[in-house]
Amino acid sequence: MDIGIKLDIRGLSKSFRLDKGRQVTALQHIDLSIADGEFVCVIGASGCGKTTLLRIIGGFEQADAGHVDIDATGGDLITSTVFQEDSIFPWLTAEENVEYGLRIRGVAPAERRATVDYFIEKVGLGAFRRAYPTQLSGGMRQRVSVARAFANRPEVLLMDEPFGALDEQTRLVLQDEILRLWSVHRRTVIFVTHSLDEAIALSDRVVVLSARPGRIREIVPIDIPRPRNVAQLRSHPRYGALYEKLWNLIQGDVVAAAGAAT
Ligand SMILES: Nc1ncnc2c1ncn2[C@@H]1O[C@H](COP(=O)(O)OP(=O)(O)OP(=O)(O)O)[C@@H](O)[C@H]1O
Repeated sequence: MDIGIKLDIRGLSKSFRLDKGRQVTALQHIDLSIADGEFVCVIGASGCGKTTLLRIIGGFEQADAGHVDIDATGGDLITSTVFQEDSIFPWLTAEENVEYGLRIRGVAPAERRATVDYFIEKVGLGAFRRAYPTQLSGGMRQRVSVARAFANRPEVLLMDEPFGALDEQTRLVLQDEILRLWSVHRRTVIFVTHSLDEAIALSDRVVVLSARPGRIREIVPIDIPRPRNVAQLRSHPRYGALYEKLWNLIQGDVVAAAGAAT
């Protein structure tokens, strides 16, 4: 793997067998290199293979062909994943959820405590640290997930529409929070989203997948300087052109996917 590359995907393909001998090709020949500390969003029409790509990188699913190499030199875990909804344990408090991965890896109690305290505060949950997930709002639960993922210090942080189920205001706040956390605790992030706004706000580059079979249609660099303020981003002179470019790349597929679903 080249120096500075954290994740290298070569020739990745994946099909799923359906009933009656039919099969669906979810991903076809994906080549993608992601730099250490880079923030990459993946967009594409519904069903184009975004989640499948993340699941293969995370080791939840096996590819039919190709390989994923992760340069495992800087983190404590290979990958850590934040899902769209409720991936935290309901029987553990907010702080116990954040602590869980550290405990499993045998991190010493004092270091564990310091790390949990730090990340719980960073996501604004100091007053709710002993609350159970049912006592937290959806936004708070996702904050716990995000804190847990960063506390695990993964080589690659995988996020599958982590804010997709939240209202727009909460989403804006969490986008700002994740940018702040990432600027201090630089991890390599792959973030799946349906929101073009979100992709532009967060990414260094946006990977645009085509509809089934999912292939890389284009990789669009987001040339808006950091630090970024999510709420002010829409008035940036580059914003309109980037939004239009991304929309033009997926529009046909989105319309077709919506038609197929009705
Ligand atoms: N376990 C499975 N068995 C059969 N087919 C599957 C399975 N997982 C995914 N697929 C199919 O693979 C294709 C890609 O699915 P995937 O969930 O990766 O898409 P996606 O881009 O994440 O979709 P969405 O944006 O709607 O979440 C779809 O056609 C889906 O039906």
